[in-house]
Amino acid sequence: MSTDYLILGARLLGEEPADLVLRDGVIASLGADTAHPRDGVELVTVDADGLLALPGLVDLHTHLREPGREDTETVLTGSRAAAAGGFTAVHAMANTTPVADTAGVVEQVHRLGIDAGYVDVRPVGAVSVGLEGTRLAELGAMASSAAGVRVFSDDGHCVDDPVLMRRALEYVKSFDGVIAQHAQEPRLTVGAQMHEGVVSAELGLAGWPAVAEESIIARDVLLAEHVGSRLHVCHLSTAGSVDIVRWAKARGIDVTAEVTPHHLLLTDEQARSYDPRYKVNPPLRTAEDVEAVRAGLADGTIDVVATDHAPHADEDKDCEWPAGAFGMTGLETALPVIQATMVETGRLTWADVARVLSTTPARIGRVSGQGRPVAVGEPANLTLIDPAARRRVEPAAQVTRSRNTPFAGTELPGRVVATFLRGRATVYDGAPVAHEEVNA
Ligand SMILES: NC(=O)N[C@@H](CC(=O)O)C(=O)O
Repeated sequence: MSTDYLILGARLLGEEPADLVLRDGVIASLGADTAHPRDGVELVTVDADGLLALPGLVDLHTHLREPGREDTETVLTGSRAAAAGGFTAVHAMANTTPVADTAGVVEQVHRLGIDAGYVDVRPVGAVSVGLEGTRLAELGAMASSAAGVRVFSDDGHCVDDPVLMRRALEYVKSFDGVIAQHAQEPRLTVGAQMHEGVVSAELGLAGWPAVAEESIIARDVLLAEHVGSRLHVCHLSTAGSVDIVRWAKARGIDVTAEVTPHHLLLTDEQARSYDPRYKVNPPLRTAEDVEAVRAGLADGTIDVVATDHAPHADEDKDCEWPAGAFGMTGLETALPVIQATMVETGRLTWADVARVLSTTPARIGRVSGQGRPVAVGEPANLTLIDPAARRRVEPAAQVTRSRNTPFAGTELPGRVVATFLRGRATVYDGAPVAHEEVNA
């Protein structure tokens, strides 16, 4: 039996509270209650008093680990964690085993996403075969496959060869694709463990200098200008990177950039704990960098927030810092961290949050039916959040299969109460809906 939802009194962006009816996958009405039961259709009423309705969030940068590391996350567990965080679409990064560098692998991930049913899973295709940075992967075949790939990235590795980067930028133009670069000059970061600065010197850990990121971004915006293509900068993390992207945009270069929630909140001071939960690529930077990325997100230089959700096994985090894996989970804490760092500081409105976490990432990834306003006739992809709630992050209570959140024990604002994908609840009463119901 199918279900219609009548959502009573939700706050909409910049408008008075209203009632919403979700029916046949779309927002059927908005305003006063106009729902009437239909034969053979269950009508569920949701009391949304005090809740805010946001368009379903879209993540440009998620590691789902399937195929290859299903012990840390699968397409099913990761997309369920995404729904719990308010997402209705995620881009699954290509650094799986095997690498997503063929039409076969991206089609497999796409199919697993449909079978999971919690969010639209958009596979990212690798730029180079095996992420090795030497030969272009079959970008055209991935673009024209059933997965319809539009975002290509060697994330985890930098496309450091300028000739390969140029070719990739040129090639994806024919199908409106984008190259999402992990900006890390490899020779400047050999053995790097954390941000290069005062703290790394004091701790005796090899440093990852800001210039290793900035020099690649500077080169790439010039390459993108030269070939007239679209470039996206993954997880930008330094003040200098913000300046370069600002300069490139002023020059008219077609570049977009993302920042992660952790780079908006945490600094390299966290490494003093020697706890590898704070070990991430790019590394946590200085307080000045945090201020610069917040300012860059507020003034539109940085276009989107992306989670870089990077689940890892306990044994790769419960160890000495140098042996620890790079990466942190983020799907379930992204919205709370943005509320804390950007909304409660007065730097972004909720309408801005909808832009940086839904509308713009959907546009960059060319994800149809996502990132649309909460309006009549639009696909019913939305999330209801309680901004007044406050919760302490408990790794064991999270939906993701991995425990490597850097926010364990931290109190953060906001709570996702319900998420809807094309009018079907994927999260209800604050908990994911059972898999059998979601993909029934
Ligand atoms: N962001 C991370 O620290 N880790 C990523 C890949 C990467 O970008 O190194 C991962 O896949 O674990």
